[in-house]
Amino acid sequence: MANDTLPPLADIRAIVTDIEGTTTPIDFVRDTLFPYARPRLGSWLRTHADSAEARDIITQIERETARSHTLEQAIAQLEAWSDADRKILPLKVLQGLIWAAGYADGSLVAPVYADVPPALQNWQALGLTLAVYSSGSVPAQKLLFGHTDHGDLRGLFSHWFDTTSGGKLEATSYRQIAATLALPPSAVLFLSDHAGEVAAAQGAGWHALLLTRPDSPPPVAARPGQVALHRFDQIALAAAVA
Ligand SMILES: CSCCC(=O)C(=O)COP(=O)(O)O
Ligand SMILES: [Mg+2]
Repeated sequence: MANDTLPPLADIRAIVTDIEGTTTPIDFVRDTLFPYARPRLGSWLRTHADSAEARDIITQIERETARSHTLEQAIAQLEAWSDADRKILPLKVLQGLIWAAGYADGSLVAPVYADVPPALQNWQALGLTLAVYSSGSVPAQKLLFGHTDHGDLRGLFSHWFDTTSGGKLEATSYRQIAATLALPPSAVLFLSDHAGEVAAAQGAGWHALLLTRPDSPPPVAARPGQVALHRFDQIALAAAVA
């Protein structure tokens, strides 16, 4: 246990974690995952143009932009969203489909901070429900946690949420996730590197902590009423959960 542990949190029955900047360095997402997908967005969509996945992606683009798109217009839109690092569903779905090949052939391996696996294992042993809530699509989340530098960590999580549950800056998303977990909001703890996401979770009645990883650029400032920490082993729970 770290000697800079936070005051214990009581009655927590589920812990929901963000990925980028929280379990996994921002650098990996920005400098490895996104550049891997970016030059393949067009070729994937052209090659799979007749597939249900491609049609769904174009439908989602049209829903987001409220106008119809040719295949090439859809590709240009996805490339623009990628360049702007937009956390937008059709882009996230396509990135996940592209990363699958990179994880399968070993060119992608996801780093997870060393404090994360032991903390998750400890919380799972205590009987807590563990879940992921990320802007990355659920298939992309499972690929990432299935191919980490600590092995396959998917078995630690029982629930996976992406922006089909709503945006991460909206309190309603957290209310919906708590309902899916069949827990009162006050029994759920959210971990994120984004102060706006922490505020949204708090707005839904969740506990929430701000991860300020020392290697995350730029440094994140906690808002009033937010508690910041550097590592998962600083989190203490008041009582074991049955
Ligand atoms: C899980 S796939 C890689 C991460 C990603 O695409 C992303 O947008 C991460 O956003 P987060 O909500 O985890 O900060
Ligand atoms: Mg994040």
